[in-house]
Amino acid sequence: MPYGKYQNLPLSDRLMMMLEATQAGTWEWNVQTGETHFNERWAEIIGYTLDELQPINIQTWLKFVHPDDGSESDKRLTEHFDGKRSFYECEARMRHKDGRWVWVRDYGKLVSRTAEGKPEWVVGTHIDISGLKELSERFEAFADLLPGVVYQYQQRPDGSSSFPFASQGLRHIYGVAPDAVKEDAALVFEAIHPEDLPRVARTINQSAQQGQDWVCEYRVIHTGTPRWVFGHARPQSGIDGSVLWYGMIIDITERKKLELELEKSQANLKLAQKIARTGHWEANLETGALYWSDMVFQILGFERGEVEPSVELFNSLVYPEDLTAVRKSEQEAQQIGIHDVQHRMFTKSGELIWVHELAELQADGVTLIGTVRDVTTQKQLELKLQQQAVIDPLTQIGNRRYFHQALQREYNRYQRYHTPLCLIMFDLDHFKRVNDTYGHAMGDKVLKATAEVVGTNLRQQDIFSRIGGEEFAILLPGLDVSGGQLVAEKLREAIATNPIDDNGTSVSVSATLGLVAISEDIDSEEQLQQIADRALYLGKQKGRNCVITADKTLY
Ligand SMILES: Nc1nc2c(ncn2[C@@H]2O[C@H](COP(=O)(O)OP(=O)(O)OP(=O)(O)O)[C@@H](O)[C@H]2O)c(=O)[nH]1
Repeated sequence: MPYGKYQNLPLSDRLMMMLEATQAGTWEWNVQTGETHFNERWAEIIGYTLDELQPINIQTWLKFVHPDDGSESDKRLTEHFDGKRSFYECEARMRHKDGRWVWVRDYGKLVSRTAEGKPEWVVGTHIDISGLKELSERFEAFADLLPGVVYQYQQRPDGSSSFPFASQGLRHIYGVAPDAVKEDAALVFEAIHPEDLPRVARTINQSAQQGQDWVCEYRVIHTGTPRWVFGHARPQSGIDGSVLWYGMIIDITERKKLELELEKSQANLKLAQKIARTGHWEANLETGALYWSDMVFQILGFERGEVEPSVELFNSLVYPEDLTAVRKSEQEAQQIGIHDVQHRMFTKSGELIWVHELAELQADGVTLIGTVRDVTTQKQLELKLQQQAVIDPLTQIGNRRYFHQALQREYNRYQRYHTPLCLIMFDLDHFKRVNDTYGHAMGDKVLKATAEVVGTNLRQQDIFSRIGGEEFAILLPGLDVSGGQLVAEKLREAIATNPIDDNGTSVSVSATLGLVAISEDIDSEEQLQQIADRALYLGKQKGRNCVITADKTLY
């Protein structure tokens, strides 16, 4: 039809054409008389011609509509007649000629009333929405299979909100039926953990204001035990000021549990490291790059950021005497894969601490990854125990073990460098008598006093030990026989001329000393000690309180 001709048609014809174009069925109904008119399309939607449906009256509609939808339609019409709705709207199933149900969207409006004000003519349209319905049913079926809920959430300008659509998963997530929140979302918000509710509300508002996705993790409590859920929704602003989100919520309780467990074990690990004062570090032996964990900084007394970890910084903090041991361990690591060394380090404040480094060489052959532990307390204890193991508790000088270690060391030194060395063995004379006469306690005091007197007469490098009851040994490094004799005589005299006073009792003691100077004729440290012992024995035989210098007859 030429455009010009259409334009000349009367409006009623043009409206009819438009209606036809919308594929809408039309209906007109006189509520009072029951008189009803349908157009051809109305009949066609359910597979008939108008002729086939004759005689047409309101019963024709009631015959084809699904009983459930018929009563809903009645209800809505009445609400419209009562002025509660500005127009009538309903979705209804109608029985098709071939037996299936066809969905129609039914719109209508009251257009006249009787003189008494009763509803008279109502007119409206039917639109076939079976295709749409099928699509949305299919979507809902899929949505119900999803492990969570997919939904539309709407916030209206007056602050009220609802879930126009929610899949069946809503029951699982919130314990709420989708229909129960179609008009009012309250039940969903009541199921959210009270501690998390303010955060959920805040993030929803932010999403609405900024137009950005809402992403939130929170707890839901409808099952008694809280469950963690993750929500993600995209907002769309409506022209009326409302916001509509399309989103989904899934249950993440299991993942959250694992996350919390991981967090807890990481915190425990940190705590354990803190208690054990164990830091973690990584070093690249090739580039010198170094990483320190917070605890390493803490052990060394620095704040993170105060210094930049580097091999140079590390070297400057290692106690100089221990640098060789550290280097050696690093070299060993490159051969055997393990770096294991205990050494001293200076802290920021200059305090000297002991650390234990333990690390493993990585497959690249240059990266060491390991731990460093502050072992100062253990080390101090260890040193104390070691000291206790070589110190005589009564006199606080070295014991027999200490003497033997020193003897071996000094003998080795002589062998290497031929430095002079003298050994004095001495024994208090008639000490049994002191015990017998004044008691064992007094005997102890005499032993202590003797050690003191001798100690004050020795040089710093001399090594003095108590090797038996009242038997002592002195190593005199650097002294030849004449030097040794001078010391021995001085000691003999000091002991003999220093009586021990105790509560008015004065006890005089003397000692017999055997002296030997090392020479090439002596083959071992044991032999050196034997010769000194023999000289001492000889002194005892000769009447005590004397110094005997061993000659070759005693070798
Ligand atoms: N008070 C005390 N006495 C000790 C200690 N160790 C050993 N004695 C005593 O030292 C005495 C050593 O006696 P003897 O080996 O007979 O020698 P002595 O009496 O010193 O005689 P000579 O060595 O021959 O001059 C014994 O009475 C031991 O009980 C000790 O730690 N304290």
